[in-house]
Amino acid sequence: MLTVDTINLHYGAAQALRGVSIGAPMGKITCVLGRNGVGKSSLLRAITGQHGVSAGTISFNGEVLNGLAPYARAKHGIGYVPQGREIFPLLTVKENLETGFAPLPRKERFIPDDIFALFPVLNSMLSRRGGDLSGGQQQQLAIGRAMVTRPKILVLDEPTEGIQPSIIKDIGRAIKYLRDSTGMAILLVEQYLDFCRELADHVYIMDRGEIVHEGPAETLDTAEARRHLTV
Ligand SMILES: Nc1ncnc2c1ncn2[C@@H]1O[C@H](COP(=O)(O)OP(=O)(O)OP(=O)(O)O)[C@@H](O)[C@H]1O
Repeated sequence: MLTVDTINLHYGAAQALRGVSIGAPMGKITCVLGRNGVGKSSLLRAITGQHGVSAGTISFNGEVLNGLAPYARAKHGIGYVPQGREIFPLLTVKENLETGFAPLPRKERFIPDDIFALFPVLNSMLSRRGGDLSGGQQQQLAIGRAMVTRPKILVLDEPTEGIQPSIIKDIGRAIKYLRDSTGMAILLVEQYLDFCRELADHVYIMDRGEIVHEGPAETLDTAEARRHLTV
């Protein structure tokens, strides 16, 4: 289980996270909902080690991650699908997937078949350049690249952003398959309420750098969630 305990995060003098605590258990999908600019990406940057925290603790299966570099966290099993996908545009689809080999021992440096079972389009485009793919295909590639690292937790930053509805459905199915088949923990941050409600086991709502509400997805107060999601 990933445990984030009372973290603060600053950009210079500006405080982006205030006493944020969340848990993301193995075998469950945990969603943090919030509108633009409330600190969702900052929370994921803190978890993946891209930005340090000024207070609080982040631990995974009992091991404290604070102070570890992003590559060390990848070795601990944290897989990251960043906002905007961050595909290498001039590398092919295959080469993009192979960048996920970095934290793996030599004998595990292959692309697992279930990536292509989940996203057949990647298999048919292996020699295409990443930059030539559509937004939805790039999102699938970013999830595939994270899966290559054999994560124990997959952390996704707004996987539905700018993606057409049919591919959003495919991505939702893939996320559920990963939870059910591998028992990994999945943490996603989103603004898209319906996607989150359909997918998540547990939901947190974030507003202005703080967690303002949490509960099981089936008891999520939709009106309350919408109030925090509208500007
Ligand atoms: N590198 C940075 N330097 C200074 N301020 C930043 C930086 N990155 C984010 N912020 C500020 O921190 C706050 C939280 O931003 P963050 O990107 O975490 O929000 P978000 O909920 O992910 O929003 P979005 O969906 O727009 O990415 C915002 O006020 C933002 O302007």
